[in-house]
Amino acid sequence: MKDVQNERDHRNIPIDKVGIKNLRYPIRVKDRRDGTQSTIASINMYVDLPQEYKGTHMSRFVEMLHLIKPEISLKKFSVLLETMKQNLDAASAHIEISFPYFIEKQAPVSNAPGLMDYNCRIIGSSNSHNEIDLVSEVNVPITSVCPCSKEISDEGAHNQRGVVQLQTRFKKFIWLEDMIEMVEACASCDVFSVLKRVDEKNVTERGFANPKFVEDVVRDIAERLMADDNITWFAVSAENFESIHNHSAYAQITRGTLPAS
Ligand SMILES: Nc1nc2c(ncn2[C@@H]2O[C@H](COP(=O)(O)OP(=O)(O)OP(=O)(O)O)[C@@H](O)[C@H]2O)c(=O)[nH]1
Repeated sequence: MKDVQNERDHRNIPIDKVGIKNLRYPIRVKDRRDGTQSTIASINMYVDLPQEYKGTHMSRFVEMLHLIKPEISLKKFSVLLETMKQNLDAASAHIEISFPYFIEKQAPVSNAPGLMDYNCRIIGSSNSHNEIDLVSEVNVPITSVCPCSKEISDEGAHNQRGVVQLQTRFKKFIWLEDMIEMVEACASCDVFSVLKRVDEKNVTERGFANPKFVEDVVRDIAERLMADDNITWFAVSAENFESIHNHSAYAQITRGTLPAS
């Protein structure tokens, strides 16, 4: 059978990233409480392609994924990246695995349990020097109460749901749960899936007692991360879906050392 992918390309243009995108796949992720949890990921896998080749071998990406029967641990990630480079004759490899991660969270007063879902992502790359770069990302919904509105209004203050995206590079493994809890501690109040009336009173008053701009949220998170020796790099953003505007308020801070490319 003719192998078109292996034919020579004459345009002399290497490709930076080629591969598969948005492959839905069941995975198991390390879970701080239960050991592992099953979820469904959307996976992107890319390699570079030298200028002389017409195409990459798309089927091999899925074959490799199937072989490691993915339990998404940092160790497996490194193995997969190296395997991608070997099997596809590539100098660099890149994987992004996005998935909803579920954490059981109890309501603050009634202790009613519920499952919160957090969109998470692990991004991994291996460059031509076989250096592995891993980034862990959590997207955490929060409540924010506006400090300005509280100060100037005779009654109430506008408040809204926002989302904090935190990406970290680190020296030793960090739990997604630890990143999520740290972000939640820096919000006006955190968000729950189950709230009874006693809880609703609690989160309303807690948020009102703890007003924050998006700037306050990203600064409070940055302060904690900058004091943490384990974190070598981070990017944190906060987006508030303003209840008094039809647009968002947004702030972002990036700090730390990027790995050499
Ligand atoms: N490179 C490339 N492949 C594509 C594209 N569209 C579809 N294909 C894939 O072509 C694949 C088959 O090619 P290969 O992966 O090289 O399959 P193969 O040659 O039988 O397998 P190997 O012997 O392992 O190389 C299928 O998985 C299709 O998904 C495209 O735009 N570019």
